[in-house]
Amino acid sequence: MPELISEHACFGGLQRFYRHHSSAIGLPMRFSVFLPSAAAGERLPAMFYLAGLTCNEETFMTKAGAQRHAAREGMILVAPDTSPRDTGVAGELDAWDFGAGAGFYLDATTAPWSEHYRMYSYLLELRELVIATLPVDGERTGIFGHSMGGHGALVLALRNPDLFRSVSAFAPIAAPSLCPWGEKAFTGYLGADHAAWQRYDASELMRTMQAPFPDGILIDQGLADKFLTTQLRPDMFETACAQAGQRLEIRRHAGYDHGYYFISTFMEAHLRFHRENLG
Ligand SMILES: N[C@@H](CCC(=O)N[C@@H](CS)C(=O)NCC(=O)O)C(=O)O
Repeated sequence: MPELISEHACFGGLQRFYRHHSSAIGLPMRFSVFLPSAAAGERLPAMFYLAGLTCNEETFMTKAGAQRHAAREGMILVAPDTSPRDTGVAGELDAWDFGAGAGFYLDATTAPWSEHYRMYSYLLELRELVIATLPVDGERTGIFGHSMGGHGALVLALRNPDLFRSVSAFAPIAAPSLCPWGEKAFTGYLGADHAAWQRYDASELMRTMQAPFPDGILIDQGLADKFLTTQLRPDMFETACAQAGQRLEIRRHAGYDHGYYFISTFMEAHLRFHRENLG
């Protein structure tokens, strides 16, 4: 059972923070959950939200303004940390875009990162954990995220469309093999073999698939986002979706930057999209 660290009344429901031992990571991990009041009587759809570089399990719950909408839609929200913490790996805290706070939602294969940096497997473990211990309907789980977390959400969903049945992203790193953040992370965690990178690249994955999400995929992107052309490249994912026959809606918004003022503006639309898809 996860250990409840704190609980707060929020929009008629409960905002909780948990700690548990993860077998995938081999260390304690923290995650947050919003339970709407409707969770008192029935199993509800749940959305996993993956945050971006430098964030933790608290960022989404304090900055995205999602609880008000999740309370109305009757949806549970779950947000993990963005990496293992205090692993003892030398250099873990040296960079903001690699190591702690930058787990990239993959299973590292190169030493010394491979022992604990296993966020891909961790997400599958966390999904099982919340279905077993909270009123989550395991048939109705989806995933979304921002930037590095948008990359994670797209990859987790594309590789597990039977588990994550609805997917969206805010300003995702959409072609990580081809951008500086992704190249640094993939080289460090996966080594130089680009074949291993493809399994964690949403644009590469999509090219090999046949429209795994019939309800479509939703992406919101700010046009004043300073990372758009250097790091994010939603156009690459757009091309891959067109090749795969995958319906994709990218909404491009003039004036919006990369931060949580942008995310909170479009949060309601994403939760409505997922509620419709998950039923
Ligand atoms: N530290 C970086 C920016 C890192 C960044 O923008 N992180 C995004 C995710 S990729 C974020 O959500 N930061 C936390 C926040 O905005 O509250 C910089 O100086 O350019």
